[in-house]
This record gives sequence, structure tokens and C-alpha cells, in this order.
Amino acid sequence: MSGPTASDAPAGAALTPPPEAEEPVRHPDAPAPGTLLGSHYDQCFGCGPRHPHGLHLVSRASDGVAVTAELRLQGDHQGAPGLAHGGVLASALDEVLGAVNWMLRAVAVTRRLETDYLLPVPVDAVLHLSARCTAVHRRKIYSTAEARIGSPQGPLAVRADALYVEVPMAHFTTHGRAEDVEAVLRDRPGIAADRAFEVNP
Ligand SMILES: CCCCCCCC(=O)SCCNC(=O)CCNC(=O)[C@H](O)C(C)(C)COP(=O)(O)OP(=O)(O)OC[C@H]1O[C@@H](n2cnc3c(N)ncnc32)[C@H](O)[C@@H]1OP(=O)(O)O
Repeated sequence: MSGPTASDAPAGAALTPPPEAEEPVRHPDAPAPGTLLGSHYDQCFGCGPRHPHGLHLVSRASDGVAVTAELRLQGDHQGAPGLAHGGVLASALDEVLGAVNWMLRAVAVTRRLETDYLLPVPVDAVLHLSARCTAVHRRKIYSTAEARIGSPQGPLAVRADALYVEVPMAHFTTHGRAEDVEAVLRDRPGIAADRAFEVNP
């Protein structure tokens, strides 16, 4: 019989790096601070420029292992009248947290995302998002993010802690809907299947 695994840990514990975790190290080829990071997939709900209803977030490299982005909330993002839906805010934070992995040149997916909603967020507000990696342990990437209203120093509306797990490109080609995977491969002739989803600034 096997014992408890990391997946069985309570939420807070799962987001606390183990003592042997290391400080994240910015990849030598990470984009320079201020560089806008391109979308990793043009149909991504978070960052895809061709997604008809997506957030169209554009992340920007910061110093260290960190990124920023801005999200102008709109009527389509409502949960309660005139207020942003919590799931939309979580999506935006997941997107910038995911973009941080590119500063490590790691391809990783969200394993756990924990959000604290501190203030209601009116639609029409501009949310200033920032995310940074706090620790790395083997395939696990620990990160934290904030969303502030109106400016990078504005009121803190939402914060999040997250655990990402590094995956091989086969994660996407194996699990993704075949027609979408094939469309990406068609759009990028000459690129091997396991590179077609490259997260590319
Ligand atoms: C190209 C970039 C796209 C970015 C898109 C934006 C972000 C997203 O929306 S991603 C989409 C949402 N997320 C997903 O779909 C992920 C779904 N989950 C999965 O596919 C799998 O659970 C996956 C790949 C994360 C992990 O599975 P698997 O590879 O079998 O991992 P497994 O070996 O069990 O665990 C990996 C490590 O994480 C640890 N771990 C797993 N779960 C937890 C947990 N809850 N807490 C702490 N540690 C954990 C394990 O102990 C292990 O650690 P170590 O390597 O040190 O032994």
C-alpha cells in the first residue's frame, strides 16, 4: 500500500515549496525586461490574439523571474452586475503565472491555483497584474501573483499562489483535441510535433 502523496496534501501545504526547493534562476535567454511576450497559442483564452472572446492578455517580461500585464475589464466579464466574475480574474492570474514559466524557459501546466479575492473589481477597471516565481523543485514551479486596480500601486484586489508542473510537449499532442493539434501542425510546417506548441516570445 502506498503512503500519502503530495497531491493528498492540504491546499496550503501543497503550495509551500519543500525545504530543498531552490531559488528560481532567470534563463540566460529569457527576454529582456520590458519585452512583450507573444502568445504561446493564438486560440488561448488568456493570451490568444485570435480568440474571439478571450482576455487577449499581453505579458511583459520584468526583472528576475517575473512578468506584468494589464487587463481592461469589460461588460462581458461580469459576474454580479457591474462587477468582474471571479473565474475571469482567476483566468487572468493563471495566464500571467503561466507566462512566468517562460522566464525559466519551462513548459509547464497549472497543477494548483489558489485565489484570494480581497476587493470587488468593477468592470471598466484596468487591472494591473504581476506574477513571479518564488521557488523551483525538480518539475515543480511555485509562483505568486497579484491584481491591483487602476495602477501597479493601486488597491490589491486579488492575489494567487500557484504550483505549475513542467511537462513534455507530448502532454499537448497526446491530450489535445486532434483537430486543434493538427491545425497547429499545419500552421507551422517543418516544426516537429513536439515543438509545435512552443511558448514563444
Ligand atoms: C504551453 C503553456 C500552456 C500554459 C496554459 C496556461 C496555464 C493552464 O491553463 S494549464 C491547463 C490547466 N492544467 C492542466 O490541464 C493540468 C492537468 N494536470 C495534469 O496534466 C497532471 O496532473 C500534471 C501534468 C500537472 C502532473 O501529472 P504528472 O506528470 O503525472 O505529475 P506527478 O509525477 O504526479 O507530479 C509531478 C510533481 O508534482 C508533485 N505534485 C503533484 N500534485 C501536487 C500537489 N497538488 N501539490 C504539491 N505537489 C504536487 C508531485 O509530487 C511530483 O513532484 P516530484 O517531481 O518532486 O516528485
